[in-house]
Amino acid sequence: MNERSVSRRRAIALAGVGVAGIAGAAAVGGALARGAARDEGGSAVEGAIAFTGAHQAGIVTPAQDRLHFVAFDVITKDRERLVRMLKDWTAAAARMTAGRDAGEIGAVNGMPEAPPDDTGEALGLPPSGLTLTVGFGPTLFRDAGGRDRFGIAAKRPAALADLPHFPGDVLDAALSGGDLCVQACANDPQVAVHAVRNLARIGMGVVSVRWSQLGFGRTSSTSRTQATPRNLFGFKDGTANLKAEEADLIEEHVWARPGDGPEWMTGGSYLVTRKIRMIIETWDRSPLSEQEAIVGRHKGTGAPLGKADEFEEPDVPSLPETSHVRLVHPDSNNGARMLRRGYNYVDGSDGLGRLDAGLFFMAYQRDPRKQFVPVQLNMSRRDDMNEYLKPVSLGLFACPPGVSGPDDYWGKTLFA
Ligand SMILES: C=CC1=C(C)c2cc3[nH]c(cc4nc(cc5[nH]c(cc1n2)c(C)c5CCC(=O)O)C(CCC(=O)O)=C4C)c(C)c3C=C
Ligand SMILES: [Fe+2]
Repeated sequence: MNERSVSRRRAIALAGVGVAGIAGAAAVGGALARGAARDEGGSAVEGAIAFTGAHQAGIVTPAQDRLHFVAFDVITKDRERLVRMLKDWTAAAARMTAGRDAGEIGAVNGMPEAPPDDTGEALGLPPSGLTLTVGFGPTLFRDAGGRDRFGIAAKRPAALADLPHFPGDVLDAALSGGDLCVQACANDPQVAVHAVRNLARIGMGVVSVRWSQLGFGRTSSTSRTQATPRNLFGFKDGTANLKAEEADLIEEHVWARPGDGPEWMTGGSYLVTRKIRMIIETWDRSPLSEQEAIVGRHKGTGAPLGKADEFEEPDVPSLPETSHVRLVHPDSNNGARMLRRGYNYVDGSDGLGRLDAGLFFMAYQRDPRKQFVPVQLNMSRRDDMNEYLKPVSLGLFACPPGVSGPDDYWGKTLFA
């Protein structure tokens, strides 16, 4: 394939010597292996994560520092337009994750009379580890009236069943659900925002933004190479998470397998999103010993209560009965595990002088009915942490397998 990728930095340099249009490189990085996006000469693009692979990037990829998550409603009734947009999104995503402009011409190389096919705010910025991960919500398959919107209702996975009501939830419907989602993660927030903005621009007339969320300071490590970050309660978060290096556990708990459901989801994963406001000011007035009893771990080291090392196994029966770690631990949930990939968020203050802040929880799994749902029910019913939490949004998306090469596109296994 013609892989004439030109980085945003190099595109500017080339434009300066009159090579306009060379950024119109091939769309998708062909036979590239995950972790090696390549430029026109075949060299790895520094800071780029390969877009193609058996699974989508942005799931077991070591969690980047920043998030821009967006959920869309599909506003067209025309299946062909939707598929065309998914193809255009795929090409743009392949380019942007390699550090190129969203469109073939670019932000500054086109005709002055025409709107550019890239918005320009990432010009000069490196790829910054950008990953773009797409997912399909239950309402893409059937609308609220039960209508098969795009001829795919029969392909809806049983695992994409509507989530039950969780005790204590007072969700904002306008901030929940969605027909499609895109998770943009990068180590530079401008790169993540640029990617989402350009996908929304490309989708104009086909999709409209339903809700979106910015996040910072990942709240989970997804690789042993990463230090465990802290959430806004000040605790290490992600210690016992599934890690990319645990290949057998990832296979068992994250990727949909043949026979799990419809064939188009094999190699994909189900994403649950949950925006949880944290009542920071009340938490900050509670004693350290109480905070540690609520979490079930020591605040300084992150070690389970009664242990010294962060990565020691907790003695689950000895933890307080209503502590978070005891209730969400696999031993209390029939072995259920998931890959957590959440982010802290601060949406300013709430007009009453309190921080509007919390955790944008995201978890990837093979089947939410056996993983997220029982764990969340256990947490909702009994967890002492709930006193300091207010869940405001919930989403469920089927994230298809990865894009294999230039003839493939996001959702081809579903729509072809
Ligand atoms: C339904 C799933 C979960 C939600 C929602 C959730 C919210 C949530 N969690 C914290 C803080 C911590 N969680 C920790 C561990 C942990 N949490 C979940 C699940 C949910 N958390 C699991 C499965 C685990 C791992 C349990 C284990 O195997 O030991 C920890 C401890 C450190 C760690 O292992 O990550 C903290 C701290 C907050 C603040 C929160 C909502 C805002
Ligand atoms: Fe947790």
